Amino acid sequence: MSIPTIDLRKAEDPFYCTQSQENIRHALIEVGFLYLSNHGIDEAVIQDLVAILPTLFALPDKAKESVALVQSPHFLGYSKFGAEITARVQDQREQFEIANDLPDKRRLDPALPLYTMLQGPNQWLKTNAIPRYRDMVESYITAMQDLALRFVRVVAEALGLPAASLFSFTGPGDRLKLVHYKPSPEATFDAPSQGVGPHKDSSGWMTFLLQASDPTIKGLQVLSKDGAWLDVPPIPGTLVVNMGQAFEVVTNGVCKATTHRVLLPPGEYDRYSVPFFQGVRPDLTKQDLKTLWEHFDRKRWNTRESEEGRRIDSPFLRRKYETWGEAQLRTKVRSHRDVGKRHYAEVFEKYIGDD
Ligand SMILES: O=C(O)CCC(=O)C(=O)O
Ligand SMILES: [Fe+2]
Repeated sequence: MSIPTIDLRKAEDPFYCTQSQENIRHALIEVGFLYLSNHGIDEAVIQDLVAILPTLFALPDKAKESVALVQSPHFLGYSKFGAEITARVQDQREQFEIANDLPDKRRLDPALPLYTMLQGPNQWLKTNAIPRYRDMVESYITAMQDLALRFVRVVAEALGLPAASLFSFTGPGDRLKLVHYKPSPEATFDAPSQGVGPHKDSSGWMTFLLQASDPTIKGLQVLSKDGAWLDVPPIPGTLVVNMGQAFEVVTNGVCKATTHRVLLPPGEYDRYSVPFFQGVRPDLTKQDLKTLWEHFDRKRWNTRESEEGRRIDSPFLRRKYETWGEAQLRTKVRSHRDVGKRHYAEVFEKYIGDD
């Protein structure tokens, strides 16, 4: 099976939309990943960001650590190489996590639910090494926000829903990551390094990923419905799109959240990527997320998932959390325990113990 390409301009054009809708449905239900071409993002906005990544990650550790993630109750900032563990193995990557700058509402009103604290301001690097760093990142986020809404509109139609029907699930907490991978010297072709282990995106509604290195640098893979890992090599001019866990819940499992990973074959190279995670409204309850279930049940689309994909943790579906925000907070605390310990002491033990 190959990864389909969806031409967004065509998908929005009534003349082509029937064929596009079929292709989108196939991509979402049968594959999990798609390439988005003709997305209309200003090439300069993308190229500006791509061009600064090597300089950004080459900054001295002290500069990067000045915006360390552990300082932020909003899980926004820098995580150093090897700080993350996915599927019990250390990931070979470092990253900056950035959001659309929002006020920290819970600081002003402690009666708000604890998960409200996931939102708040960014930590911005104070460096002259990259002039206009903040501007470039913010322009990219704005472009992605617009694109994500356009895409969700064509997705709704492809799934037989009114064009605006998926908007009510999207929320204020959009996030961007700037990621740098490097294989460990021990990597071999038989045992490549784990860039990031097998996972489903937990924070987003849809993820829009820019593979920001030379097209010869591969690594991204998707788990097929038959349980085989397929390469998703970079294709210049496209973004890769996949679905997050909330989307799987809303479609009652018709569109499974995409299981994916990054493997790093041996070599002297750097891989950069920029995923944008479209936010999900944190106050959504189980009831809210079930409002379209009847529609999806009626369609009787054939849906299946490999055994390995089914084993990926889906806390909202399988556990007792009442709101999306709380399930999200649990996931964040579990994957960044130092942040959890420092800023969420009151729930730390509860979330860590909840396997
Ligand atoms: O770097 C990539 O290509 C994928 C990154 C990813 O899956 C993630 O950070 O969630
Ligand atoms: Fe991911």
